[in-house]
Amino acid sequence: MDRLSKCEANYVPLTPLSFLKRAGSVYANRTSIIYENTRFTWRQTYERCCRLASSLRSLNILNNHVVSVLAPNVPAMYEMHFAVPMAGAVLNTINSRLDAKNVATILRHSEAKALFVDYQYVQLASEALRILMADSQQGQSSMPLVIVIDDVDSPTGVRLGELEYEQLIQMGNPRFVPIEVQDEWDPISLNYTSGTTSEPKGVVYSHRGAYLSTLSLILGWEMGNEPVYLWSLPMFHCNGWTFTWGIAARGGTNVCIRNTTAYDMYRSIATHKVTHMCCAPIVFNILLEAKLNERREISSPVQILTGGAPPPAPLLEKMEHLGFYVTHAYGLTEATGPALVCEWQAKWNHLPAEHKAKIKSRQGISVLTLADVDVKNVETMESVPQDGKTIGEIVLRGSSIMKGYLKDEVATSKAFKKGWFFTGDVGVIHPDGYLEIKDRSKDVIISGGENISSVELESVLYKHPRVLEAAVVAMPHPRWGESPCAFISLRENETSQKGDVKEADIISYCRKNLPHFMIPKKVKFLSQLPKTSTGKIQKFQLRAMAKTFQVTEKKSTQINKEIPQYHVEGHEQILAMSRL
Ligand SMILES: Nc1ncnc2c1ncn2[C@@H]1O[C@H](COP(=O)(O)OP(=O)(O)OP(=O)(O)O)[C@@H](O)[C@H]1O
Repeated sequence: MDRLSKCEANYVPLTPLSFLKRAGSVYANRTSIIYENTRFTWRQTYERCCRLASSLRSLNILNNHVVSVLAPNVPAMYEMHFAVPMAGAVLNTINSRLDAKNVATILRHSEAKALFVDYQYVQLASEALRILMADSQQGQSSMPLVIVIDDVDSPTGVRLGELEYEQLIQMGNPRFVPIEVQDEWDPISLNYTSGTTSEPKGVVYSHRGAYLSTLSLILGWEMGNEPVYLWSLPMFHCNGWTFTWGIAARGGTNVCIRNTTAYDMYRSIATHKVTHMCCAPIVFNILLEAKLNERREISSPVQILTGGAPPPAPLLEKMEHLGFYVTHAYGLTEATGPALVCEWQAKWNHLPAEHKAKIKSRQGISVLTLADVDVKNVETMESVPQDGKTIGEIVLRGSSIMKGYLKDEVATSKAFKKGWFFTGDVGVIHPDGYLEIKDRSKDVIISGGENISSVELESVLYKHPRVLEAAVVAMPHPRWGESPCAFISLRENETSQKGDVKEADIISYCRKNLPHFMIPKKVKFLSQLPKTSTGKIQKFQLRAMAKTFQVTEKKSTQINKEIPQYHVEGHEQILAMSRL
């Protein structure tokens, strides 16, 4: 048997580019993309990608060059997921909610050779390019070639330089033969992390990792043939959790929308009979809080895959009442999107809705591409017992894990240790083998030697009918070292009045629903909580604010002499949060 060798017939490098080639032929006349009044078929999408790839080559974009793009979920953004690697280059989708300084940092760090800019972001890109230009004059970086993406459905004429996307498509060769992937370990894309805990890091994916992750997510989510997929998750987030490539694999239809407003999402769902969509839990609030004139009836259940932040069980329950069927996944940029899926079991179907939502809010079991997932004591590297209580760090290994961080050997070797990828998240394993995340290791609150999971506490706060958003962080405490401090934004309703929910109301609600040591010592109301560009709550900002709250210990003479009472004075440093 060992004389049987690999040959071109039996060993082909794995790459998601093969999904598009196949779709262009086997699903040739099916609709690939719908965007406003524009529609393409899979044959057209394949041809357009060939054309763009050939134009990129003629613009001297070569193997392993980075091509960046700053665009919302429009057809060009989708096409670039194939066309850029078909030209042998590496796609870098930039988060369009970043500011010019951060965009410039990414362009500099990635040494992008070309930058595609949607017409909406021309101003942002111009500012970023100005910053880069100042650097390049000092010899620190070179300038990328700039190509504007005008609206394909209603062209605006906005330009930034000479080149425009549709021109490159027109000029390109529809019969271009894509640059062959020599080694499946070659890079396909570069995605920067959200920067929730530290500076964003450039995560590099291989063709192999992207291919396998795509397949395992299709299977993990049980996505059948011909899905109608609504782009409510930004494609810039881990390449849309691989569904950019996945929809081609399933011969589905991509419904592209520029903005994730309630109106646009409900309108698309109703008009195009959307079957699937992905989103961070923050989008649940947009759908749930939609005004009556923005809503449309959900006539058949829409599958939603959610992740990126812990979805509070009460929100899961409300979404299911609206007609969405939610699957919960956990992942990281470094794991090519979802690494765990809370795979549903039929035996849970008969449980009461609240119980089902609680089960579903656990992060679940590994996707197929992972060789192993564990929760370990990082000192001893022993696995924690499957008791749902013992906390350890979540570690992963397998083919969907990134190649590493671009130009950052220190961070790469810190993340890969002892044969595992360390996620920086802490969690438990339940007796049924399902994992539950308790916190990011940096967010755990250690109060008098007890570990308090901010996620658990937030989940209780979200059950309060007036709580719209909640985040709990550590606040310095003279006796306990740290104690929980809750930041809340309130939901308004017809009868609500300014200031009608008070700190004491929330604390007494927590007293009824939480053990004593978990009760927040301070509750601060904000009009909105600060978020990262991917919609995650920026706890480091809240922690900085909580540090300024002074807790003083006062012995009570009236209530109970043994129990010290605490008095918290908040420094009103809300100005530091001017982004709110
Ligand atoms: N289902 C989930 N439940 C709870 N937390 C989640 C879930 N999915 C993802 N997360 C959190 O999001 C993190 C991954 O986010 P992402 O890769 O976007 O960058 P980031 O970690 O937020 O940014 P940075 O690494 O730059 O600080 C995970 O490590 C985890 O903390």
